[in-house]
Amino acid sequence: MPWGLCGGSSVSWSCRGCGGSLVLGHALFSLTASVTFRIGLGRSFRESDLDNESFQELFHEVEAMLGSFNASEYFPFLGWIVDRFSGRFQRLERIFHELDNFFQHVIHLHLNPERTKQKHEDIIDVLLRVEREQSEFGAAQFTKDDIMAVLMNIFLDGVDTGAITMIWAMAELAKNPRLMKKMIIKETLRLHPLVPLLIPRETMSHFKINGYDIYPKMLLQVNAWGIGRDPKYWNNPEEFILERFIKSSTDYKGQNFELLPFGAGRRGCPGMYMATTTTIELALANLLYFFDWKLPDRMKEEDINMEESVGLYCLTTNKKKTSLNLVPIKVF
Ligand code: HEM
Repeated sequence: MPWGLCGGSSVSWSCRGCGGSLVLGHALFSLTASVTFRIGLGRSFRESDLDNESFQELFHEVEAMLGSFNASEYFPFLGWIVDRFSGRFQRLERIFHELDNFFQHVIHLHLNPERTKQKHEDIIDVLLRVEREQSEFGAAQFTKDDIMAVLMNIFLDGVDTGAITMIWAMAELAKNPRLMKKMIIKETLRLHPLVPLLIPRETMSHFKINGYDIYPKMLLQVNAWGIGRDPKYWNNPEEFILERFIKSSTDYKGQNFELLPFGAGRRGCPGMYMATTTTIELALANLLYFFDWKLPDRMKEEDINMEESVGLYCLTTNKKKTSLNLVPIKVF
């Protein structure tokens, strides 16, 4: 079985004509994993000789941990007691030990002298070269630990972000079939931002918002999900209306604060262009160009469950709670 998103996030589809069925969520996940591996490792996941099942399991465990309540972050003085007794610390240590092993293995593969004969460098080759050249000049500020941290970001953030957004886009399209031929990414990200609460920020100075005093060193969380549905900024905010963007310059690049699916500022998402151009646009364009998508017999548009499976904490990914069954009709 190929890659799978946990349970409900998948889109399953059965093919009219061939009679077989496939889980599209799995296929999309497999695609984004392969794009990320190709960018990171220079080859697709299947070619990477890594154990698919255990990587997938580890990946979802990390995701669940990042989305779960972290008492130390919210109650810095006493929270660690809760985290220690709940077993969170121990689980984190084990998971990050396994991740370290994984990244060390990947780096080890790149240190093979045979690789230097290859003309094409991938990201790890470049990072290793930066590390080597720094050492040669005696600066030695960039270490293998830094390389592992960069890889952690690429793999953890690069794999299922695109797949989840595509699943939401397909679900919205199945509900609004007249929109099948139009561009839908902005409106999908407005209604279903993957990270509903952005990365927490610490305030540097005192200021006031809506009559509230905000003091220095306070933890602030920006609710991108709430802003995207705020009737002060959006007409009929709960409705999927992609025409709202046709004559508007509003974009998701961090300049328009009413649309922040990728955050903004220094901590804004560095993977935004990779996600939108190399993954989501490419895959959605192919899915919509080669197939018309219909609902299975007897199912109506209003029967599609648009519930989100999301927690309250930052870094929780906003997945579709239940799977979506679609029937592709081949156009060509
Ligand atoms: C649809 C796809 C994606 C969405 C919606 C998304 C969204 C976000 C958001 C909202 C943040 C927090 C920004 C903030 O608080 O201002 C973030 C951070 C981040 N994203 Fe993405 N992301 C996506 C894909 C990716 C990809 C493909 C990568 C890398 C390959 C990536 C790497 C990161 C990293 C490393 C951070 C942390 C940045 C920091 O802490 O400074 N993301 N992303």
